Amino acid sequence: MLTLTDVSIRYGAREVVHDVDWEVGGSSLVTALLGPSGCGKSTLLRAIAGLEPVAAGTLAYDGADLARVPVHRRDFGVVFQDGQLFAGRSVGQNVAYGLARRGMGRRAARERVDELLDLVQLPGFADRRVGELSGGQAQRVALARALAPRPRLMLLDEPLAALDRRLRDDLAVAIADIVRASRTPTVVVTHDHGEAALMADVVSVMREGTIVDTAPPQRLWRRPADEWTASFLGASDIVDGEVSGGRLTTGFGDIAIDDGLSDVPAGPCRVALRPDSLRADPDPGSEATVVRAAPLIGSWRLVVDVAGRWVDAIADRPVREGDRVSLTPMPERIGVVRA
Ligand SMILES: Nc1ncnc2c1ncn2[C@@H]1O[C@H](COP(=O)(O)OP(=O)(O)OP(=O)(O)O)[C@@H](O)[C@H]1O
Repeated sequence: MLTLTDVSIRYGAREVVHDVDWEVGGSSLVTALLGPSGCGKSTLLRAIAGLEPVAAGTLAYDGADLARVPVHRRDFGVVFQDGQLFAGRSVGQNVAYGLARRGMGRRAARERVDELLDLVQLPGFADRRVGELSGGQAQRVALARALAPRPRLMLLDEPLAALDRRLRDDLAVAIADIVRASRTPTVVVTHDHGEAALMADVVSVMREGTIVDTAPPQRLWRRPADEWTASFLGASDIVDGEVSGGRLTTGFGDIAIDDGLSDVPAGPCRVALRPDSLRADPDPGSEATVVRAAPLIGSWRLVVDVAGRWVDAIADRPVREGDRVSLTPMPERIGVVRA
């Protein structure tokens, strides 16, 4: 397990990571480090890899201090955004790179390369040139290269950022499956909350150089640490609510307090709504009026005027602007801010 204690990192006089306490690789295998651009995620990952010095605090793996352990002796696999494959070498030579350095014989290395190419679903690619690969294939090769020497920890820095949207979602799931299959604890840096939820068992949210919350994705959404975190995780609206007698009441309907909200105390609270938290159904008797309606695939994304307040909602039947609708909150898509 990787343990960070009071870690601060500086560029010159400017501190960009402040007093971070963090544990990775305990009971959860894939941890996402999620935060907006410039908050210090890559800096922290680079420090863990040994590529950036820490100004204060300690980094330890299984209790052993890493301060004097150079990059190549940390036994961590690293994959960056653009893979950084060796362009002049074949796929097989790339994957074998760390094996020869560890003194593995040719035959054993060849077997390990084939095993890894199978794992990343590129069987038979060993003799291909790196330049012939698509972006997604190149990232799989980079992953195979990092995994080949059986690192004790994988560090992935925005491994999907250079790829197009559809490929990103597919590869996010594939990468998480691959590192889980190899049983390698993994940290994946991302600024995309959807990607974090797709890949990780546990998500740590970083803001301005500090980690503000760590929880499984669903828990993170249901009980965000604060309003900033709720918005960053995709809340489109944060409204007043009231908890009483096992129910949460909002201006848009009420829900029973379920397991995900069981720790919400009675009294006033702030409720985080996503664009799909409220379901709209045609209801001519309702006061709520559709202001905007945009078709999605199989559903309609709406803006609804409820007594002068506009909220997002989702409809699974065709709805037009001007229609009257009633709104129903979807319990598992409602969050309550912790502070
Ligand atoms: N080599 C460097 N020298 C000086 N400042 C740097 C250096 N690298 C990063 N920074 C600054 O440190 C802060 C954190 O940068 P970092 O790249 O760690 O953020 P990030 O959360 O990974 O952002 P992104 O998602 O955009 O990569 C930023 O303000 C950045 O400008």
